[in-house]
Amino acid sequence: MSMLRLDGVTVRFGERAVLDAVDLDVAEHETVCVLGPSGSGKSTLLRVVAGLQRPDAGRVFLAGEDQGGVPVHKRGVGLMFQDHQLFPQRDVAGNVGFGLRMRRAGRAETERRVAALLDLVGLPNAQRRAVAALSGGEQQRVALARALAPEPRLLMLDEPLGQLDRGLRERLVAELRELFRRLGTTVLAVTHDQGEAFALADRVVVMRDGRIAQSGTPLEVWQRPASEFVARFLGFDNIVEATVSGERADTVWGRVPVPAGTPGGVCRVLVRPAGVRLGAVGEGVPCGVVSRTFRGDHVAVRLRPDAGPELEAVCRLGEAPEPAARVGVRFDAAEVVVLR
Ligand SMILES: Nc1ncnc2c1ncn2[C@@H]1O[C@H](COP(=O)(O)OP(=O)(O)OP(=O)(O)O)[C@@H](O)[C@H]1O
Repeated sequence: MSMLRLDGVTVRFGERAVLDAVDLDVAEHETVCVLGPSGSGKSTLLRVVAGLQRPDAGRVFLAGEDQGGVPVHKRGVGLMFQDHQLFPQRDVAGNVGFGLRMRRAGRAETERRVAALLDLVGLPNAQRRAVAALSGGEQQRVALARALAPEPRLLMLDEPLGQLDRGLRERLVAELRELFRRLGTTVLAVTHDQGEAFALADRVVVMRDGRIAQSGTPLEVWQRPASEFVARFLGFDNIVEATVSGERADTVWGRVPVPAGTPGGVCRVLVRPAGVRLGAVGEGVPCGVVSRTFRGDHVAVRLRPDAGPELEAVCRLGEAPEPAARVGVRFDAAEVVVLR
Protein backbone atom coordinates (compact mmCIF):
# COMPACT_ATOMS: atom_id res chain seq x y z
CA MET A 1 0.00 0.00 0.00
CA SER A 2 1.08 3.58 -0.67
CA MET A 3 1.71 5.61 2.46
CA LEU A 4 2.16 8.70 0.33
CA ARG A 5 0.92 9.44 -3.15
CA LEU A 6 1.35 12.60 -5.16
CA ASP A 7 -0.88 12.86 -8.17
CA GLY A 8 0.00 15.57 -10.71
CA VAL A 9 1.20 18.02 -8.06
CA THR A 10 2.06 21.43 -9.50
CA VAL A 11 3.32 24.49 -7.64
CA ARG A 12 3.90 27.77 -9.48
CA PHE A 13 5.65 30.85 -8.29
CA GLY A 14 4.65 33.48 -10.82
CA GLU A 15 5.11 32.02 -14.28
CA ARG A 16 7.46 29.30 -13.18
CA ALA A 17 6.39 25.77 -12.25
CA VAL A 18 8.66 24.82 -9.36
CA LEU A 19 6.86 21.46 -9.26
CA ASP A 20 5.49 20.40 -12.62
CA ALA A 21 2.80 17.69 -12.49
CA VAL A 22 4.78 15.44 -10.14
CA ASP A 23 3.56 11.87 -9.55
CA LEU A 24 5.22 9.99 -6.72
CA ASP A 25 4.41 6.95 -4.59
CA VAL A 26 6.08 6.03 -1.33
CA ALA A 27 5.17 2.58 0.00
CA GLU A 28 4.67 1.88 3.68
CA HIS A 29 8.07 1.24 5.38
CA GLU A 30 9.95 2.56 2.35
CA THR A 31 12.73 5.18 2.51
CA VAL A 32 12.72 7.41 -0.55
CA CYS A 33 15.41 10.05 -1.08
CA VAL A 34 14.74 12.91 -3.43
CA LEU A 35 17.95 14.14 -4.95
CA GLY A 36 18.62 17.08 -7.25
CA PRO A 37 20.52 20.29 -7.76
CA SER A 38 19.73 23.46 -5.88
CA GLY A 39 16.43 24.95 -7.01
CA SER A 40 15.04 21.73 -8.54
CA GLY A 41 12.02 21.79 -6.18
CA LYS A 42 12.99 19.33 -3.45
CA SER A 43 12.06 21.46 -0.45
CA THR A 44 8.87 22.59 -2.13
CA LEU A 45 7.90 18.93 -2.53
CA LEU A 46 8.28 18.35 1.21
CA ARG A 47 6.38 21.52 2.01
CA VAL A 48 3.45 20.41 -0.13
CA VAL A 49 3.29 17.03 1.59
CA ALA A 50 3.51 18.65 5.02
CA GLY A 51 0.72 21.08 4.17
CA LEU A 52 2.97 24.14 4.41
CA GLN A 53 2.51 24.89 0.70
CA ARG A 54 -0.75 24.60 -1.23
CA PRO A 55 -0.43 22.95 -4.64
CA ASP A 56 -1.83 24.92 -7.59
CA ALA A 57 -2.93 21.61 -9.11
CA GLY A 58 -2.87 17.93 -8.20
CA ARG A 59 -3.49 16.06 -4.99
CA VAL A 60 -1.61 14.60 -2.04
CA PHE A 61 -2.81 11.38 -0.41
CA LEU A 62 -1.59 10.02 2.92
CA ALA A 63 -2.59 6.41 3.60
CA GLY A 64 -5.15 6.82 0.83
CA GLU A 65 -6.78 9.98 2.22
CA ASP A 66 -6.84 13.17 0.19
CA GLN A 67 -5.05 15.84 2.23
CA GLY A 68 -6.70 18.80 0.47
CA GLY A 69 -7.75 21.17 3.27
CA VAL A 70 -6.11 19.08 6.04
CA PRO A 71 -3.94 21.41 8.19
CA VAL A 72 -0.28 20.67 8.97
CA HIS A 73 -0.81 19.39 12.52
CA LYS A 74 -3.53 16.94 11.47
CA ARG A 75 -1.48 15.20 8.76
CA GLY A 76 0.47 12.95 11.10
CA VAL A 77 3.80 13.71 9.46
CA GLY A 78 7.08 14.39 11.25
CA LEU A 79 9.44 17.03 9.94
CA MET A 80 13.12 17.50 10.44
CA PHE A 81 14.51 20.50 8.66
CA GLN A 82 17.96 21.52 7.58
CA ASP A 83 18.68 23.88 10.46
CA HIS A 84 16.85 21.54 12.85
CA GLN A 85 15.26 24.45 14.72
CA LEU A 86 15.60 23.17 18.25
CA PHE A 87 14.17 25.40 20.99
CA PRO A 88 17.34 26.91 22.48
CA GLN A 89 15.75 27.85 25.81
CA ARG A 90 14.56 24.28 26.49
CA ASP A 91 16.76 21.38 27.52
CA VAL A 92 16.99 18.14 25.54
CA ALA A 93 13.95 16.56 27.24
CA GLY A 94 11.94 19.75 26.66
CA ASN A 95 12.73 19.54 22.96
CA VAL A 96 12.09 15.83 22.49
CA GLY A 97 8.89 15.86 24.57
CA PHE A 98 7.43 18.90 22.82
CA GLY A 99 5.16 17.04 20.40
CA LEU A 100 4.03 14.63 23.12
CA ARG A 101 2.88 17.45 25.38
CA MET A 102 1.09 19.02 22.41
CA ARG A 103 -0.81 15.76 22.22
CA ARG A 104 -1.53 16.01 25.97
CA ALA A 105 0.43 12.93 26.94
CA GLY A 106 0.76 12.61 30.73
CA ARG A 107 3.99 13.51 32.47
CA ALA A 108 5.07 9.97 33.35
CA GLU A 109 4.26 8.80 29.83
CA THR A 110 6.22 11.69 28.31
CA GLU A 111 9.25 11.00 30.50
CA ARG A 112 9.20 7.34 29.61
CA ARG A 113 8.96 8.03 25.86
CA VAL A 114 11.66 10.71 25.98
CA ALA A 115 14.05 8.32 27.72
CA ALA A 116 13.31 5.57 25.19
CA LEU A 117 13.83 7.92 22.25
CA LEU A 118 17.13 9.23 23.61
CA ASP A 119 18.32 5.65 23.97
CA LEU A 120 17.23 5.01 20.41
CA VAL A 121 19.22 7.91 18.93
CA GLY A 122 22.28 7.13 21.00
CA LEU A 123 22.01 9.92 23.60
CA PRO A 124 21.01 8.04 26.75
CA ASN A 125 20.48 10.19 29.86
CA ALA A 126 20.90 13.48 27.98
CA GLN A 127 17.52 14.82 29.21
CA ARG A 128 18.83 17.74 31.25
CA ARG A 129 21.55 18.91 28.89
CA ALA A 130 21.21 22.38 27.33
CA VAL A 131 20.81 22.12 23.55
CA ALA A 132 23.19 25.04 22.98
CA ALA A 133 25.95 22.98 24.61
CA LEU A 134 25.53 20.01 22.23
CA SER A 135 27.69 19.31 19.19
CA GLY A 136 26.16 19.53 15.72
CA GLY A 137 25.78 15.76 15.52
CA GLU A 138 24.14 15.58 18.95
CA GLN A 139 21.72 18.35 18.02
CA GLN A 140 20.84 16.42 14.89
CA ARG A 141 20.03 13.37 17.01
CA VAL A 142 17.84 15.44 19.32
CA ALA A 143 16.01 16.86 16.31
CA LEU A 144 15.48 13.32 15.04
CA ALA A 145 14.18 12.11 18.41
CA ARG A 146 11.81 15.08 18.50
CA ALA A 147 10.49 14.31 15.01
CA LEU A 148 10.01 10.62 15.88
CA ALA A 149 8.33 11.25 19.26
CA PRO A 150 4.73 11.63 18.06
CA GLU A 151 5.16 8.42 15.98
CA PRO A 152 4.48 10.06 12.62
CA ARG A 153 3.14 7.84 9.85
CA LEU A 154 5.55 9.61 7.51
CA LEU A 155 8.87 11.11 8.54
CA MET A 156 10.22 13.85 6.28
CA LEU A 157 13.83 14.93 6.42
CA ASP A 158 15.24 17.99 4.63
CA GLU A 159 19.03 17.74 4.22
CA PRO A 160 19.08 15.75 7.47
CA LEU A 161 22.84 15.61 7.77
CA GLY A 162 23.71 18.72 5.80
CA GLN A 163 25.72 20.52 8.46
CA LEU A 164 27.82 17.62 9.66
CA ASP A 165 31.34 16.64 8.76
CA ARG A 166 31.87 13.66 6.54
CA GLY A 167 32.87 11.00 9.04
CA LEU A 168 29.95 11.72 11.32
CA ARG A 169 27.61 11.85 8.35
CA GLU A 170 28.62 8.40 7.17
CA ARG A 171 28.14 6.97 10.63
CA LEU A 172 24.76 8.63 11.13
CA VAL A 173 23.49 7.53 7.72
CA ALA A 174 24.20 3.91 8.63
CA GLU A 175 22.54 4.37 12.03
CA LEU A 176 19.49 6.06 10.54
CA ARG A 177 18.99 3.33 8.01
CA GLU A 178 19.11 0.69 10.70
CA LEU A 179 16.80 2.72 12.93
CA PHE A 180 14.18 3.24 10.22
CA ARG A 181 14.30 -0.45 9.37
CA ARG A 182 13.81 -1.42 13.01
CA LEU A 183 10.95 1.04 13.57
CA GLY A 184 9.33 0.38 10.18
CA THR A 185 9.20 4.15 9.59
CA THR A 186 8.18 5.45 6.18
CA VAL A 187 10.63 8.16 5.20
CA LEU A 188 10.76 10.84 2.53
CA ALA A 189 14.10 12.64 2.62
CA VAL A 190 15.55 15.32 0.38
CA THR A 191 19.22 16.01 -0.11
CA HIS A 192 21.56 17.41 -2.72
CA ASP A 193 24.23 14.95 -1.55
CA GLN A 194 24.21 11.83 -3.68
CA GLY A 195 26.33 9.82 -1.27
CA GLU A 196 23.83 10.41 1.50
CA ALA A 197 20.86 9.59 -0.73
CA PHE A 198 22.40 6.39 -2.06
CA ALA A 199 23.38 5.20 1.40
CA LEU A 200 20.03 5.93 3.03
CA ALA A 201 17.43 5.15 0.40
CA ASP A 202 15.53 2.09 -0.74
CA ARG A 203 14.65 4.23 -3.75
CA VAL A 204 16.20 7.38 -5.18
CA VAL A 205 14.24 10.02 -7.09
CA VAL A 206 16.32 12.49 -9.11
CA MET A 207 14.66 15.84 -9.80
CA ARG A 208 15.36 18.40 -12.46
CA ASP A 209 13.48 21.69 -12.81
CA GLY A 210 10.41 20.50 -10.91
CA ARG A 211 10.12 17.16 -12.68
CA ILE A 212 11.25 13.65 -11.89
CA ALA A 213 14.21 12.84 -14.13
CA GLN A 214 14.61 9.26 -12.83
CA SER A 215 13.35 7.01 -10.08
CA GLY A 216 14.84 3.66 -9.10
CA THR A 217 16.82 1.73 -6.53
CA PRO A 218 20.25 3.22 -5.83
CA LEU A 219 21.82 0.40 -7.83
CA GLU A 220 19.54 0.90 -10.84
CA VAL A 221 20.12 4.65 -10.96
CA TRP A 222 23.85 4.26 -10.48
CA GLN A 223 24.21 1.54 -13.09
CA ARG A 224 21.72 2.88 -15.59
CA PRO A 225 21.39 6.66 -15.38
CA ALA A 226 18.42 7.45 -17.62
CA SER A 227 19.79 10.62 -19.18
CA GLU A 228 22.88 12.73 -19.58
CA PHE A 229 21.51 15.06 -16.91
CA VAL A 230 21.29 12.26 -14.34
CA ALA A 231 24.67 10.84 -15.33
CA ARG A 232 26.40 14.20 -14.94
CA PHE A 233 24.57 14.90 -11.70
CA LEU A 234 25.99 11.63 -10.35
CA GLY A 235 29.44 12.83 -11.33
CA PHE A 236 29.92 10.79 -14.52
CA ASP A 237 31.59 12.95 -17.15
CA ASN A 238 32.91 10.44 -19.71
CA ILE A 239 30.09 11.23 -22.12
CA VAL A 240 30.37 11.62 -25.86
CA GLU A 241 28.25 11.61 -28.99
CA ALA A 242 28.12 8.24 -30.73
CA THR A 243 26.75 6.61 -33.83
CA VAL A 244 25.60 3.09 -33.04
CA SER A 245 25.53 0.24 -35.47
CA GLY A 246 25.16 -3.29 -34.13
CA GLU A 247 27.27 -3.76 -31.02
CA ARG A 248 29.62 -0.87 -31.68
CA ALA A 249 29.46 2.86 -31.48
CA ASP A 250 31.73 5.22 -33.37
CA THR A 251 32.87 8.19 -31.30
CA VAL A 252 35.55 10.83 -31.39
CA TRP A 253 37.40 8.52 -28.96
CA GLY A 254 37.27 5.71 -31.47
CA ARG A 255 35.16 2.59 -31.24
CA VAL A 256 33.15 1.94 -28.06
CA PRO A 257 31.35 -1.40 -27.56
CA VAL A 258 27.63 -1.12 -26.71
CA PRO A 259 25.20 -3.77 -25.41
CA ALA A 260 23.51 -6.03 -27.97
CA GLY A 261 20.06 -4.75 -28.92
CA THR A 262 21.01 -1.05 -28.69
CA PRO A 263 19.00 0.80 -31.36
CA GLY A 264 21.18 2.08 -34.22
CA GLY A 265 21.71 5.78 -34.92
CA VAL A 266 23.04 8.82 -33.13
CA CYS A 267 22.96 8.98 -29.33
CA ARG A 268 25.17 9.86 -26.35
CA VAL A 269 27.15 7.21 -24.54
CA LEU A 270 28.65 7.15 -21.09
CA VAL A 271 31.69 5.04 -20.23
CA ARG A 272 31.95 4.70 -16.46
CA PRO A 273 35.49 5.32 -15.23
CA ALA A 274 35.76 1.64 -14.22
CA GLY A 275 35.35 0.76 -17.90
CA VAL A 276 38.29 2.85 -19.10
CA ARG A 277 41.14 0.29 -19.21
CA LEU A 278 44.70 1.51 -19.46
CA GLY A 279 47.34 -0.33 -21.44
CA ALA A 280 50.53 0.34 -23.35
CA VAL A 281 50.71 3.02 -26.05
CA GLY A 282 49.67 1.51 -29.33
CA GLU A 283 46.86 -0.53 -27.73
CA GLY A 284 43.61 1.33 -28.26
CA VAL A 285 43.04 5.08 -28.07
CA PRO A 286 46.26 7.04 -27.44
CA CYS A 287 45.97 9.39 -24.44
CA GLY A 288 48.22 11.59 -22.33
CA VAL A 289 47.91 11.43 -18.55
CA VAL A 290 46.79 14.84 -17.25
CA SER A 291 46.64 14.19 -13.51
CA ARG A 292 45.93 11.58 -10.87
CA THR A 293 44.00 12.02 -7.66
CA PHE A 294 44.21 9.76 -4.64
CA ARG A 295 40.69 8.73 -3.58
CA GLY A 296 41.28 6.40 -0.66
CA ASP A 297 40.83 2.96 -2.16
CA HIS A 298 41.60 3.92 -5.76
CA VAL A 299 43.26 6.57 -7.88
CA ALA A 300 41.25 8.68 -10.35
CA VAL A 301 43.29 9.34 -13.49
CA ARG A 302 42.43 12.12 -15.95
CA LEU A 303 43.36 11.41 -19.54
CA ARG A 304 43.52 13.62 -22.60
CA PRO A 305 42.81 11.73 -25.83
CA ASP A 306 44.13 13.17 -29.08
CA ALA A 307 40.57 14.22 -29.89
CA GLY A 308 37.36 14.68 -27.91
CA PRO A 309 36.62 15.41 -24.26
CA GLU A 310 38.91 14.27 -21.44
CA LEU A 311 38.36 10.85 -19.89
CA GLU A 312 38.43 9.71 -16.29
CA ALA A 313 39.72 6.26 -15.40
CA VAL A 314 40.07 4.48 -12.07
CA CYS A 315 43.22 2.58 -11.21
CA ARG A 316 44.23 0.43 -8.31
CA LEU A 317 46.59 2.01 -5.83
CA GLY A 318 50.14 1.78 -7.06
CA GLU A 319 49.05 1.06 -10.65
CA ALA A 320 48.26 4.61 -11.79
CA PRO A 321 50.57 5.99 -14.49
CA GLU A 322 52.60 9.16 -13.87
CA PRO A 323 51.32 12.51 -15.12
CA ALA A 324 52.54 13.24 -18.67
CA ALA A 325 52.93 9.51 -19.44
CA ARG A 326 51.37 8.18 -22.66
CA VAL A 327 48.95 5.26 -22.46
CA GLY A 328 46.51 3.38 -24.66
CA VAL A 329 42.86 3.09 -23.65
CA ARG A 330 40.29 0.37 -24.27
CA PHE A 331 36.64 0.46 -23.26
CA ASP A 332 34.88 -2.31 -21.35
CA ALA A 333 31.39 -3.03 -22.73
CA ALA A 334 30.02 -3.82 -19.26
CA GLU A 335 30.63 -0.22 -18.17
CA VAL A 336 29.10 1.49 -21.21
CA VAL A 337 25.65 3.07 -20.86
CA VAL A 338 23.67 4.36 -23.82
CA LEU A 339 21.88 7.54 -22.75
CA ARG A 340 18.53 8.61 -24.07
N1 LIG B 1 7.92 31.26 -1.72
C1 LIG B 1 8.57 31.31 -2.87
N2 LIG B 1 8.36 32.30 -3.76
C2 LIG B 1 9.01 32.34 -4.94
N3 LIG B 1 9.89 31.41 -5.34
C3 LIG B 1 10.15 30.40 -4.50
C4 LIG B 1 9.50 30.28 -3.24
N4 LIG B 1 9.95 29.16 -2.63
C5 LIG B 1 10.84 28.61 -3.48
N5 LIG B 1 10.94 29.32 -4.62
C6 LIG B 1 11.79 29.01 -5.78
O1 LIG B 1 11.46 27.71 -6.21
C7 LIG B 1 12.60 27.01 -6.68
C8 LIG B 1 12.69 25.65 -6.00
O2 LIG B 1 12.97 25.84 -4.62
P1 LIG B 1 13.21 24.63 -3.61
O3 LIG B 1 13.58 25.26 -2.32
O4 LIG B 1 12.05 23.73 -3.65
O5 LIG B 1 14.46 23.94 -4.29
P2 LIG B 1 15.45 22.87 -3.68
O6 LIG B 1 15.61 21.84 -4.74
O7 LIG B 1 14.99 22.45 -2.35
O8 LIG B 1 16.78 23.71 -3.57
P3 LIG B 1 17.93 23.67 -2.41
O9 LIG B 1 18.67 22.39 -2.61
O10 LIG B 1 18.75 24.87 -2.77
O11 LIG B 1 17.24 23.78 -1.10
C9 LIG B 1 13.78 27.91 -6.40
O12 LIG B 1 14.15 28.53 -7.63
C10 LIG B 1 13.25 28.92 -5.42
O13 LIG B 1 13.89 30.15 -5.59
